[in-house]
Amino acid sequence: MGNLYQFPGDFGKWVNKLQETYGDMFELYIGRERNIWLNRGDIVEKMMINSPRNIYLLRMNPNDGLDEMDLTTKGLAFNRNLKNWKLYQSVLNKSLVAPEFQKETLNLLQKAFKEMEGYWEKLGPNAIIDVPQWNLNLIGDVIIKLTTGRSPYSLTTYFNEVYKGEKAPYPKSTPWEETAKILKCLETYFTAVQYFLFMPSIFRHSLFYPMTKSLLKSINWKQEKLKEIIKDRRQEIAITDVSEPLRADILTMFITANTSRSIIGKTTKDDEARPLTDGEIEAILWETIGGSIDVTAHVLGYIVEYMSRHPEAKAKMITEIDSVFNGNTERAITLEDLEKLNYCEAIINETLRLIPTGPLSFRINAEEDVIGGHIWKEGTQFALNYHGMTTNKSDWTDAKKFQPERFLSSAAVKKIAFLPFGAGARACPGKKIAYDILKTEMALLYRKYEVDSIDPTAEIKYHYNVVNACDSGKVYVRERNG
Ligand code: HEM
Repeated sequence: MGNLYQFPGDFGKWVNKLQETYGDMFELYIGRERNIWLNRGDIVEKMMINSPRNIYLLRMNPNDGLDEMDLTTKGLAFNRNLKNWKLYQSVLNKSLVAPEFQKETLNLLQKAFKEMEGYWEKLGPNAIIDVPQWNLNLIGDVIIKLTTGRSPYSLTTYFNEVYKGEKAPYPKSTPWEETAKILKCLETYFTAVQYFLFMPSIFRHSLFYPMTKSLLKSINWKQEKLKEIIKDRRQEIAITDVSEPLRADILTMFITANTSRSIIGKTTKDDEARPLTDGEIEAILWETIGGSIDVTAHVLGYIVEYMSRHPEAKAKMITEIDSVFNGNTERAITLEDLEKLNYCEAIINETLRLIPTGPLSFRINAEEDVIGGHIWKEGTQFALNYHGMTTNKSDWTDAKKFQPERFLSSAAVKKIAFLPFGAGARACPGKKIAYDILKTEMALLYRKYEVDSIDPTAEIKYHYNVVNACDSGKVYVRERNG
């Protein structure tokens, strides 16, 4: 078990405390694994290049727990087969930046937001709206629809949980319970990744065997369900006439990638571009689901809190939004509108700087190398504390203060010190779509509503659970002209 028993509750906050004591580079054992923690941007610069010369493409050393979860030969995050990883990464990257996909995302997002507004209306103007929880369900609905073509009706379920009056109906003709269960597997999956990564095999197969068995059961169930969905969609595509355009969702793009029906063209050089098998699609589909929902949804919780604490920034944001929509609170938001929301983007950046929702990542070196002035042998495990970097006093003036203006001048931001999405070869493929989602949500919310924190003087609370999850974000939402 190594030193696992010594860990205090919140891993993210703990490493930030260690940074205050031990500086920008320190050594820490996690279980039996030695990790070199890096907490300043310039130290990690050579890991962030987008080049075949990058010797830091892998995140982890061989790990029997990840093998047991079947993650080291599949998907993106922990795959050790770099040739396959490159193919999957190119399919995902191309899918997420396809204009058809971005439009489809905006369309689904706005539909889901409308549904949520209907529920808020029923709750009434004095209801406390828990923004992170509503947004987890909203983005959950959108991402699951984009990745499976089905809806888990999470917003409906959440409304029915919080509303004491007449319950909202579910569609009779569409089975949704299994889709909802797939989304629920995400929580178990996050627990499973940490458990299998750090818990030694001997304990996983003795003392904790019931837990091991139950986690694997949930993972296997969701794998089989996703494979059924992929198979069904393959059949639908096969019987759709070639002259008919296909739905631009992630599932369809993955299935048709590198085939004659591809929506995204060839993803890599001819000899490497090949269609993906159902098993391969299942793995990257699941990572797209797991990598997108929580990390994006919680950001809005922080934004509503920061806006309630910084009236000047809030006024500037509303002026910008009003200048784009001219008081029209209903018209559809387009990708062109989003390009005009520069101050909103600065707010998102400053929020992600102060509380990055993806605060940590890992890398190993494929050969001996020098990092932070020390020589490290091949296979050294490095832990990247992005949160430590985005708040490091040596790179940020008034590092703890909320000042979106710093992002309006490129001179005020040292690029390598701002890595909430990582950078280079292993950067987050969802960065563009994450900004699109968040800007759209800010516009939908603030062009129509007055949004006020229930306690704008309290400390903004969060806890680490792979993402920095927002425990604040409870607000009153009232129509601006109401
Ligand atoms: C505000 C929202 C988001 C934040 C802060 C964020 C942050 C991150 C970070 C820090 C990483 C690890 C980078 C590294 O190791 O250096 C990552 C990886 C990843 N992200 Fe995001 N992300 C966000 C949204 C999304 C979205 C919307 C998607 C998909 C639609 C997505 C999909 C992924 C995937 C698949 C990976 C793994 C890539 C790989 O292993 O090569 N993320 N993200």
